Amino acid sequence: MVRGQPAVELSARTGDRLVVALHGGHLLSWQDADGTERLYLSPTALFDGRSAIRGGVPICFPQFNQRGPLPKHGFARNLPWTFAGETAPDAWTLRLTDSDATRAFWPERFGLDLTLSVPRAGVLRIALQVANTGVAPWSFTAALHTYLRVDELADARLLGLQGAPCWDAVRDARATETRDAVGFGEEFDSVYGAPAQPLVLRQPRGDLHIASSPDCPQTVVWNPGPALCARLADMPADGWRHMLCVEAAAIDAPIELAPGAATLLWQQLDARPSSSPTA
Ligand SMILES: O=P(O)(O)OC[C@H]1O[C@H](O)[C@H](O)[C@@H](O)[C@@H]1O
Repeated sequence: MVRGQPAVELSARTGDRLVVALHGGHLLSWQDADGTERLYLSPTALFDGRSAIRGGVPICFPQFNQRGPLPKHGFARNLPWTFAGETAPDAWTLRLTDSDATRAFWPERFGLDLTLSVPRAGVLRIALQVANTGVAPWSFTAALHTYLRVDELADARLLGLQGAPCWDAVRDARATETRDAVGFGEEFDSVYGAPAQPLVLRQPRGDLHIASSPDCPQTVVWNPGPALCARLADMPADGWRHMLCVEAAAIDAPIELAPGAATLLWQQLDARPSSSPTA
């Protein structure tokens, strides 16, 4: 249990440890072998079995944000998932299938398999298989809404977005990213065309390489900044300084699945120690 909610703790042979809540199939924590936490979880997140948990890796499905008639970011993050156990060495699967609760929002038959795996020490793969188990085609948008932990946002940079098309949601402006290293401070909410190369979150303590699947053609980068953070009841006032969401997303063009078809959305996080010994 974590804060009164059912959760499972997963220990990989590498020494990496994961904690995942059944509510939302929500990864809450990833600690590598030396105990470094890689994900941000708000200390004031709601654990009431209904609300989305602020932090970790919310699963946005079958709708991203308010781009459709469903509740914001869909319903998958608000419902209980089941734990299917260790489905391969150092890989564990959680499952959500359609039910009366999902059909109250959305009529479709579906199966979601979220597989969390640790292929190497300090590497986490988050893979969401989306399957159409019904008899009619349907389409969806989705995101793996990862909250990365940062020690101090002012010292963090996101590398690899230069040249990517971008929609800045705060200013409602479209542009091409010109910076080779993006820094943060005020509210930041942008949908990028995902570059072919992994992004790099650079901090004094080291780099985190962030790769995503071809079926996630967008990357959303979000930080509420101080003003919006102050209005978020489930985040402390300084929470924005310790997180950055880098989200593997399929949102600009909904993915259509034929009956019996499935697709795999994934994000891989690869922690590397600082290359600068003095940093
Ligand atoms: O507060 P939430 O519903 O979890 O959404 C948090 C954020 O998710 C995404 O990053 C969106 O791009 C943001 O516009 C949104 O504010």
